[in-house]
Amino acid sequence: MKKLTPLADALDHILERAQPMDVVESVRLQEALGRVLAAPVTSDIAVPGEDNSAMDGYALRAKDAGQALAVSQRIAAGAVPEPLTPGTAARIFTGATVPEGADAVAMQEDCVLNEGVITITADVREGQHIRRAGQDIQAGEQLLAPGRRLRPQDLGMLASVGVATVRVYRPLRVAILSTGDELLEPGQPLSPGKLYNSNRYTLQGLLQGLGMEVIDGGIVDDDAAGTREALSRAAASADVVITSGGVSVGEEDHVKDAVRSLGELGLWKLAIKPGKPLAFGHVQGTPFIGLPGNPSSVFVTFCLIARPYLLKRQGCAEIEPPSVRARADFSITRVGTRQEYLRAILSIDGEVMRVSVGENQSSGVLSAVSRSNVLAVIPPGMTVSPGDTVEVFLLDLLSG
Ligand SMILES: Nc1nc2c(c(=O)[nH]1)N[C@H]1C(S)=C(S)[C@@H](COP(=O)(O)OP(=O)(O)OC[C@H]3O[C@@H](n4cnc5c(N)ncnc54)[C@H](O)[C@@H]3O)O[C@H]1N2
Ligand code: MOO
Repeated sequence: MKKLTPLADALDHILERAQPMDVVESVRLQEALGRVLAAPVTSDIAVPGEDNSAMDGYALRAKDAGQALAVSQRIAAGAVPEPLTPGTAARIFTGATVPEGADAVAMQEDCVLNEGVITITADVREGQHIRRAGQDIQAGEQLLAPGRRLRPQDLGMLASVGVATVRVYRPLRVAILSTGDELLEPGQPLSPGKLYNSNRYTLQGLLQGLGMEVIDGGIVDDDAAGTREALSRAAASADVVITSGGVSVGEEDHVKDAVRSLGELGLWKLAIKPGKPLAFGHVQGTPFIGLPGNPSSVFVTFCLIARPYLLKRQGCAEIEPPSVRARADFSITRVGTRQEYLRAILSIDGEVMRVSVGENQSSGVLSAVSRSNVLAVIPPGMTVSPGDTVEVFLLDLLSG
């Protein structure tokens, strides 16, 4: 038997060929969620712009706190205060600018107001309850680097410094094709020997979760000319073509021949389970990834191989799947020769992260993928006993 290729070797080969995208556009913050920054963002301003109050209360000089203080002005958020008259306090609200001359804020629960004069019932420290100018962001500070996939909290931060548009890469266009004569679309009546096309929906969701544009080529006709035509059409409109099915050793499929005739095809047998067969090449110059047909294999090979490749093409700085270590609630006694990616469930038990696995880990069992929230990584040659620590890839982070 031909030696299996370690995942890392295949990934090196594929990632070396992943040229980051160079088409950049400006979008408004409202449309920027999930997009990848193409240029650094630097703040022109400090946030907060001025010292402001963290509490509703009274602004004063801390050393005056022991005496009765007349309330000399009222400062609401958004107002520009007068300098504090020495020996007085200013009524102030959360977020309002601290007047010049004040160096502390006493919260109103610690103050007694009587006919326009306050007495303070608690100790007052210099600087207390004041949010300093620039404590969040300094003027001139670089906030985000290129390659950052923008999250909701990033958008909020950019808005806080007054940025209205950002330079981002155009979303990668990824064509997906499902191969197999046995496939029907949901909504069609089922007939003997047929099954519903699930890979199309898994792949579409994974790609949309990465903020990429999906060009859905549907089910490919199972004949040589139809397959060539579908691949050629997909390659003309997309940055990457991904197929599912037809990369194993059977003759019933036309994808491999069609890719060979239109471009170049490399085939691997990877030392991973599921997801042993994998194809990578190009169709008329457009990169091509052929994932195996089994639904769990599609999911796993997308997360492990297609995802980092696509993220690199998209210009992302972080392409590795996020992982943590957790305590196994299962055992593996049979030593495998391929690195296994078990569809598993991570839970938190007090301070311990535990990972359990469903019994049926067959690569055709998609319900186990749906139930899972992590992939537990079991290296070749490893046995696992309950209580052992294993690495898990966090799926919900992977696909979002
Ligand atoms: N003699 C050998 N046979 C197989 C080997 C091998 O090394 N030698 N490898 C096995 C492994 S591992 C895998 S994985 C599969 C991969 O096969 P293909 O990529 O050629 O995929 P298909 O044969 O087209 O389909 C496999 C399986 O998946 C179902 N399928 C395909 N597409 C879809 C879809 N869009 N939605 C739902 N299900 C789909 C298909 O009906 C098959 O059951 O090969 C093994 N065989
Ligand atoms: O690689 Mo296959 O995906 O083990 O079933």
